[in-house]
Amino acid sequence: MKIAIQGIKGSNHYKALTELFGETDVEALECMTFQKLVQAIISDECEKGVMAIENSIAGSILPNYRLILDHDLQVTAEHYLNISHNLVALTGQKLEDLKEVRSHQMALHQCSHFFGNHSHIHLVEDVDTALPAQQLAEQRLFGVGALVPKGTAELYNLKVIVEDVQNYSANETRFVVIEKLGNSIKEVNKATLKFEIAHESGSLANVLNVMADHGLNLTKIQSIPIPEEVWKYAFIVDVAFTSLEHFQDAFKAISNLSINPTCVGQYKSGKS
Ligand SMILES: O=C(O)C(=O)C[C@]1(C(=O)O)C=C[C@@H](O)C=C1
Repeated sequence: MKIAIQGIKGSNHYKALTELFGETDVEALECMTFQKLVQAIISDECEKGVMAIENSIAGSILPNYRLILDHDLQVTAEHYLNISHNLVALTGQKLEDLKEVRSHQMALHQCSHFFGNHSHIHLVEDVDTALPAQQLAEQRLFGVGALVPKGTAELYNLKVIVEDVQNYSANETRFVVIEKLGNSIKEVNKATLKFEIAHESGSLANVLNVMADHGLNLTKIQSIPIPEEVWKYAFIVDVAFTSLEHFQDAFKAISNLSINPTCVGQYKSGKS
């Protein structure tokens, strides 16, 4: 089975893919942008894609929410991955030798404290964490570093200069599996909903009260601009539940209180 990811082998997306689906039965379709990842699903090149959606340090990747919503994709699974950013370079290079570090934008955000303390290093955004590592190894780029997950230094024959340079050692990224169709698994205990509400006092509180009344546990609420309507927002909520029936009843009740209610996916929680 071919599954679309953003980035190449050795990236965090690749790790998330193998933790979700194993290493033997799947082949990664390596996409250089999140748009291309989504396009691979839309065009049926792949049935599924694995996409980062939020990080515990850097927050939500709002453009990825936009891509999911704009293409009516469904979230069918989620996976939380421990993220460790390790500063690597060619063997023999020291921290003082580095003039530039190339990495994924989200990875650089997660290491802002370290680079704040080493401000002589010029930060350059790249496709993912692994591609710059591969390139600096192949092109023998002295003075250039990359931030890679554990194990990727060995893959590209690079040396780890500083381990775990993320702002907080506990660092997780939540990945979602996205597809055209929703899944039909029985172990559903979490869902992602999107809705809009009238610009009236209490309208969001009313929706949240319905969730509480039906025993849903709100694990995330995210507002996202409605691009066609200036300064209006849609809300995306993740809810965990123990009874699918309670969730379905709650969704009906929420639908009566909101505008354009959509279930973006029902899946099994990635947290046990
Ligand atoms: O560059 C990678 O390794 C990725 O998989 C991308 C990505 C992201 O999109 O957030 C994934 C996890 C980390 O949070 C940093 C970067």
